[in-house]
Amino acid sequence: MGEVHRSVQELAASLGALPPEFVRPEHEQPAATTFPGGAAPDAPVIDLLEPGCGARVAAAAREWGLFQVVNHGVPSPVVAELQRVGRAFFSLPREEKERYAMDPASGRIEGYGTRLQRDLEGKKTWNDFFFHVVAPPAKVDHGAWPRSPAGYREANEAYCHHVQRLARGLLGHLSLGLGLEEGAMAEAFGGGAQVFLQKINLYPPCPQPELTLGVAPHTDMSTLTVLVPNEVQGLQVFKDGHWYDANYVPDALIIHIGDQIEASVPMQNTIFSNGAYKAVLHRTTVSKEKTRMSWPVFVEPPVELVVGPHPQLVAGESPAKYKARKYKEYQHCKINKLPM
Ligand SMILES: O=C(O)CCC(=O)C(=O)O
Ligand SMILES: [Fe+2]
Repeated sequence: MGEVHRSVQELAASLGALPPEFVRPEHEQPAATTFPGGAAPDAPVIDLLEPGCGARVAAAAREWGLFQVVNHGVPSPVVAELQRVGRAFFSLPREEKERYAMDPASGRIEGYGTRLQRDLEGKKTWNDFFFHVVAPPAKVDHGAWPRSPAGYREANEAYCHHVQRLARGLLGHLSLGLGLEEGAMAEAFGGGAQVFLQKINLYPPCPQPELTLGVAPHTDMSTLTVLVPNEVQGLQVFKDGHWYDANYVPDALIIHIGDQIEASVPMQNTIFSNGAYKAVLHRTTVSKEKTRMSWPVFVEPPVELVVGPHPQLVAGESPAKYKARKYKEYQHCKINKLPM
């Protein structure tokens, strides 16, 4: 199986104080760097049944790169079942979970693990996770999915079906917001070949949450990310030089603009927009008493697809800022923190 990492879940069960490798550098510690509540602005919450919601989606993607959606059409019982089977998986005994251990060194990114990106300065984050591809069928390896609890597969397939529809709708709003045809972005990112990568994050209770992070500051390498949180507050968004809490909104889904959307829209796009969609820098905090969980689905281009500025958006005063490249090359650089 290669190098064995103790899961954070195991550590949490046995600890009094935070081990030093989890203490983040001071400029990252949430106690010192979170914008104090009260006057903090909230990321937009958008009702997808409201007329004009498409323009709000586009504006939120420019100003925040993150927003929450309600009336998104994913039935509550479908979300609840996704959460139930995820919680049940992480309640299994350690030996059972480790049968699914991922091995990033071998390029196997599906499975159970405790670290994906290379740690900077050997620092760790307070998080265990599971990854598996959930669509399209040709890219799914059911052998990598949890076989327990019963109902795991059905729950994830049902949820994914709705996320595919939701992602299509959001990409439609974002395309129209740039003066493109509604289907332009979905098409540019691979159409029906787009990959839906399900992740489950587990953030166990932590003895000193003020010193550590659940996930370190990052942007998602996806096109966009659709995330179900549990009720434990923890996601934070970086905007205008400050870290703000993204408040828990019951029944909302949290949408992140990822690197691929940013790369497809030239930054100085004066022809179609007043600004560009921005991949959102975000991180998570953890709780002393409660287990936080989240279920992001990363919507990604197929690995062989070349992603670069959308040809209709590159002209005159809007030169391409990003070089076009295959998504798998982008992934490799990002995971290994190599220069882009
Ligand atoms: O748990 C969250 O709310 C965010 C997780 C996250 O950013 C990620 O897994 O990429
Ligand atoms: Fe993320």
